[in-house]
Amino acid sequence: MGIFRWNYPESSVPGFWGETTSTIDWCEENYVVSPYVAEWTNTLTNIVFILSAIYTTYSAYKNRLEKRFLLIGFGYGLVGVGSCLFHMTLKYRFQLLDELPMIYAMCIPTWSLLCEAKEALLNGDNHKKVPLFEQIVFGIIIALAVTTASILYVIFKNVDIHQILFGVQIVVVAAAAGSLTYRYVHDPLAKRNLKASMALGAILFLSGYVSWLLDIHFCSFWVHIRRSILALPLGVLLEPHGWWHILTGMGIYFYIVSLEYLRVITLNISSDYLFIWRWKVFPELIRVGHNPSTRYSLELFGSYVEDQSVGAHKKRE
Ligand SMILES: CCCCCCCCCCCCCCCC(=O)N[C@@H](CO)[C@H](O)CCCCCCCCCCCCCCC
Repeated sequence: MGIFRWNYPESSVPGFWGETTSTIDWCEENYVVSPYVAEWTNTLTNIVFILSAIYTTYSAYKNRLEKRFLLIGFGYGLVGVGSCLFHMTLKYRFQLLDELPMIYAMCIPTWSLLCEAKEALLNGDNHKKVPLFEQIVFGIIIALAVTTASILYVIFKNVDIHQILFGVQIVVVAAAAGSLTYRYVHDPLAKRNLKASMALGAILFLSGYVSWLLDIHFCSFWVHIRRSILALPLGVLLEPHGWWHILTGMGIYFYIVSLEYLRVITLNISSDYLFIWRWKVFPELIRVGHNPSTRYSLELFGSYVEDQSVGAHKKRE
């Protein structure tokens, strides 16, 4: 064995954090890279959630979007921190810090889209907001449902309760956003961009979910390949749960940008914003007048915009 390739340890390695108390111990072998990190790859790949949470929160603040998008970013970031601590320590308390913020953070887009759907269904294109009282009632109903689910989850320690609820939330948000886009977005370019961003977000998320399932159901196969062929450090790249973090983190980013753009359209303030694709592939909402620091196109894989002063194209439209 050289300094660039070494075998996995023959037997399990005791770690700094002691006994595993989490109800899930993922496929990644524990403490094989560092005595201070139980699952090396599953811990480090949470950087995708943390960085995209920081960036979406910064963008929402810079674009002066509604506070709900700041809350989404904070919730998303908390999930990333919780997941990091969960995989680093495999302690139950940090597993809850990973899983509970997931369903709480998902409440924000769920609530926002329910209010938007009511606004759009009732008021069509005249964009009258749902009365504050009704917004509060929607919020209380969602909060009660999720709080009840959380209590049941902690009492019965059945991780299916959490995973099914999270899955339902993701499907409801994706379906509501898709339906609102189909029925209430009329500008052809805006519709194409929203469809592309949501479709890519769904593909990335579903690919991550397949990776999550592969980690759980084919673990012995991954362990065999890592130990008999890859060894360390290459073996850290074959961690399907780590790829779930990377793919899902990107998919959630694409969806957050889509929800922001959908919101400014339903609020009838989309003329102040521009939906761009940095390097033709990364969607972002920016304010007209802001100068992106990178090359960008106005459509997925579209041609680069030469005149970098944002809004120049708006004036030509
Ligand atoms: C859509 C906009 C959302 C904006 C708000 C973001 C809220 C945070 C969402 C964070 C999701 C990523 C989870 C990160 C932490 C993590 O990976 N935790 C795992 C442990 O490491 C935990 O085990 C994850 C459980 C997740 C269970 C997923 C099963 C449900 C999948 C539903 C499949 C339907 C796909 C529909 C596609 C549109």
